[in-house]
Amino acid sequence: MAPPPADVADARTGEVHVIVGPMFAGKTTALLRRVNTEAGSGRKVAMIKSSKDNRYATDAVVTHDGTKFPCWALPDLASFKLNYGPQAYQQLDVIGIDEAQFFGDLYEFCCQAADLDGKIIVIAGLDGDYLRRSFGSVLDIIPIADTVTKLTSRCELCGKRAIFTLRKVDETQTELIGGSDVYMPVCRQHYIS
Ligand SMILES: Nc1ncnc2c1ncn2[C@@H]1O[C@H](COP(=O)(O)OP(=O)(O)O)[C@@H](O)[C@H]1O
Ligand SMILES: Cc1cn([C@H]2C[C@H](O)[C@@H](COP(=O)(O)O)O2)c(=O)[nH]c1=O
Repeated sequence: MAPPPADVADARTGEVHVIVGPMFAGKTTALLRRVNTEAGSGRKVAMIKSSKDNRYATDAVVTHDGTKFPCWALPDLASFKLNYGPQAYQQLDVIGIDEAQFFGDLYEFCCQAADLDGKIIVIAGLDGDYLRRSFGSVLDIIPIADTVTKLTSRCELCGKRAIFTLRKVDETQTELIGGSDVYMPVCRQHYIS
C-alpha cells in the first residue's frame, strides 16, 4: 500500500477535553494537573483564562486553594494567536482554557485549534450558572469533545455531593465574578430548598 501524502502523514491530530461542574469542584485543579503532565512529557503548553476574572491574579490561573500556573488573560480567544505570536503558536502542542464560560468564541476557537491546527485543547468551565441554565458556550463544545468530565464538590450545608452553585447575594446578572463570598456549592436538596 502506498504511504499517505507527506502533508497528511505530518499532520498532528488535535483533541478536545472538557472539564465541567459547579464552583469549587476542582475543575481548575484538574486542568492544571493535565497541563503540567503534558508539559512534563516535553509538550509545549500555554494557558488562557478570561480577563473578566481577575480575582486572584491577572497573569496566572489560580485554584481556590492557591495553586498557580502562568497564563494569558484575554477578552476573547480569537486574540490568542496574535498575542502569542503566529510562529510560537505553530510550535504549541497543548492549550489550556480556564473559565471557559466567559468566552463567546469557544466553539470557533476549538474547531480551528483542534481540527485544523492539531492542538490538544483542555477546557475547564461552568456548565451551568447559578440558575442552572447553560452557561456561555461550554455545552456547545460537547459534540466536538473527545472526553467530557463532570466533577462535583461537597455541599456546604450537608456535606453531600454538590452539583450546583448557589449564589448567596441578591444580584441577578448572569456574570458576577466572585468566590466563596458570593457562591457556595450545594446538593440538589439544598439548591431547591
Ligand atoms: N467553599 C469551598 N467549598 C469547597 N471547596 C473549597 C471552598 N473554598 C476553597 N475550596 C478548595 O477549592 C478546591 C478546588 O479549587 P478549584 O480547582 O479552583 O475549583 P473550581 O475550578 O472547580 O472552582 C477544593 O479542592 C477545596 O480545597
Ligand atoms: C455560578 C456563577 C459563577 N460565576 C462566576 C464566579 C466565578 O468568578 C466564576 C467561576 O469560577 P470557578 O473557577 O468555577 O470557581 O464564574 C458567574 O459569573 N455567574 C454564575 O452564575
